Amino acid sequence: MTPDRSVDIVAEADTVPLSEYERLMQQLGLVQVQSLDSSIRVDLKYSTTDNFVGVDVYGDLDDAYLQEEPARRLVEAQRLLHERHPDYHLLIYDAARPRQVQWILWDTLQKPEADKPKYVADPRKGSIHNFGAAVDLTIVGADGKPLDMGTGYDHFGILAFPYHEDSLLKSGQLTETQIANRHLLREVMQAAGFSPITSEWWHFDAFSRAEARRRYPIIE
Ligand SMILES: C[C@@H](N)C(=O)N[C@H](C)C(=O)O
Ligand SMILES: [Zn+2]
Repeated sequence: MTPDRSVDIVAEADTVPLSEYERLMQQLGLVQVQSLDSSIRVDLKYSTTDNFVGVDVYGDLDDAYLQEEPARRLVEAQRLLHERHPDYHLLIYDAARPRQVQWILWDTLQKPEADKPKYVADPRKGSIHNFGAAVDLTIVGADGKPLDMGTGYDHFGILAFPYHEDSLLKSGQLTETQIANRHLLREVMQAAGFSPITSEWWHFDAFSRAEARRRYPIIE
């Protein structure tokens, strides 16, 4: 009798161990975003060495987790994006983030102490990422590449500030296309219930920090 290989494949898939962070997130009730919408792409930059720390700080965590309400809002943002551009996809760079990773980001960031919270939330207060209610993301176009947003992810400087886009356009430091791409991202995210921040084009909050803390446990 020919052995049924599909049974082996299922058994192997079932035995892939969850990472410690993943187990923690599932215990706290967070959901894997791609289980709600597999058209949303994920490339967790902190699970690679291609990040400002230069180290993979997530280990085996490769999936994006969020609390359920923020995850559902993200699915809505992807739906709105798809309505306007059927070939475009949201691409998540980071989602729920344990506070111990927040400390690594905070300690690595080379900025004066007073400026640090513009770029990395103070781990003593907790980032909204630490409650599973913030997401860092961009858009990939029909060619499968991220749209040009004028800077890369975690560019910690004025060029990444949504707040300064008008003057950056006037001075020629950002192009009309780059601004239009950022507007598209903000429009679909805001229409789905997220709020942008003034210093990072890629970061969006589903709730204020106070509301996130009221609703959810911090992921240590
Ligand atoms: C570090 C960066 N990707 C980010 O998410 N910054 C915000 C402000 C945060 O840490 O909450
Ligand atoms: Zn962020």
